[in-house]
Amino acid sequence: MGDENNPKKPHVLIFPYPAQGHINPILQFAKRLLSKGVKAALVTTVFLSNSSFSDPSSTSIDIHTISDGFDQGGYEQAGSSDAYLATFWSVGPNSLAALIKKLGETGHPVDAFVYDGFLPWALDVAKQFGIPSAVFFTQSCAVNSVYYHISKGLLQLPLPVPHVSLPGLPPLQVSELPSFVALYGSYPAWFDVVVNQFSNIDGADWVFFNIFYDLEKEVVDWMSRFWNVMTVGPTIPSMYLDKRIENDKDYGMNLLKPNVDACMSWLGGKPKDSVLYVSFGSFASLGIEQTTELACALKSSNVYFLWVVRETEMAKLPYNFIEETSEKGLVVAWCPQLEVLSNEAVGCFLTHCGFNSTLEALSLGVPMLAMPQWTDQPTNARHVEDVWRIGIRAHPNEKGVVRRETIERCIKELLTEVGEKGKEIRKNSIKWKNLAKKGIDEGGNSDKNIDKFIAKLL
Ligand SMILES: O=c1ccn([C@@H]2O[C@H](COP(=O)(O)OP(=O)(O)O[C@H]3O[C@H](CO)[C@@H](O)[C@H](O)[C@H]3O)[C@@H](O)[C@H]2O)c(=O)[nH]1
Repeated sequence: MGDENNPKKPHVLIFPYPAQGHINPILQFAKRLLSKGVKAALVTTVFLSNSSFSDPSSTSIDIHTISDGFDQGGYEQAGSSDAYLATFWSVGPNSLAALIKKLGETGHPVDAFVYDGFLPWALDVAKQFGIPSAVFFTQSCAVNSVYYHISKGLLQLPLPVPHVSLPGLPPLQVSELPSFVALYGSYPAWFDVVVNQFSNIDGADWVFFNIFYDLEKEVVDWMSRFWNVMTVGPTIPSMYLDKRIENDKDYGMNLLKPNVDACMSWLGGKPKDSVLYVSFGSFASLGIEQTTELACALKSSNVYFLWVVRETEMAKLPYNFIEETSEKGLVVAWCPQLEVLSNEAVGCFLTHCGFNSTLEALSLGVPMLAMPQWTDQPTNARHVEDVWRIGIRAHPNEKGVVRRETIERCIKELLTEVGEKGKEIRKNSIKWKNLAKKGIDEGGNSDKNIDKFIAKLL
């Protein structure tokens, strides 16, 4: 779909929730649209736009800003999730409306609006302007089905039974449900965010999921009975999948700066499938006891490991850990995760199962050792182990801590003494990698859905 057939490019305004795990997939979706001849523009907060785009010009995506009420310091300035969400929810709608109005008045009217499911008020704003809108979910269909059932009162909380069976999903034990549900009352502000995603969804013209159809087809089919559901993922830079968008290797925005040279030169020359990559994403925070158990497991397993420990978490490492393990391990504050996962030295990913990390590992064929922490991660981990069969879960004890022996056993199974189960997991990982590529490649289900969306705008 090129310019010559399409003199007036449709202008799509895209609005992710301002956090790494949301901006990455939605920005990547914007790049897909751009590659197909759409004028894609991103809305982010004043604070993030000043601090975080590695090179906005490299993406050719216009960046617009609105206020979340914390222009100087963003989330940190707010001090708590409750304070951040309350202020953003009260300041955001007017700020977004002012932006859409300004774009219209300056000759850049918005033809379609794509908003993050976390921000349902954005749909109400777009509707005031009569703009066709799509909601974009950055978490799995399964997890969102759970939240949908709660929003409709079809799942009572606290749960009266030890497991739930929902259409298109495997039976889920309480501990395999999203933490906001399993530990009802644990984070009320976030619980409201995830459940309220469905408050006005019937008004959305399209419902986008960052998956490919084969990944969750039963639940996609079930949800398609209510809404115009379109799978549009995995939204991972094209160079790691279909390679149809030139130089598309980076998400283009980092809240934290990756230590690229240190990671890549350390990985260089390590034997194939010899390195355990360890990361818990941008948000999760391990307790000191859990950090110690993990550190001891890494040390006694005697494997090569690359561990991302964010600056704010560093003090939890055991005394002298970095020095004592320097022959086998590298600890960095942030890494170029896609480059790391696609390096052939990496044989396993010890992950919190954030949905982006899960999709990235799946799309790059890297088996996962799942250590979910909270939110959607327990449900993702269940799928990794039992539905897609591309990893194993390291289960916590009754105190909620995964002991070093458990982690060591999983590392053996997946990396150092790969047995029958480990081999099966490797085989499945390659199968899913191929299916992910097929989904977004030319003519794949996600690719066709993106084309259908664009065709509606022309
Ligand atoms: O050193 C690192 C570590 C991570 N990443 C990237 O950061 C993103 C992390 O996303 P994700 O794995 O989803 O984790 P979170 O940042 O924790 O994401 C939040 O948002 C996700 C989407 O809603 C949820 O699935 C998670 O549970 C929630 O914690 C991924 O794209 C990674 O490639 C890096 O680039 N470098």
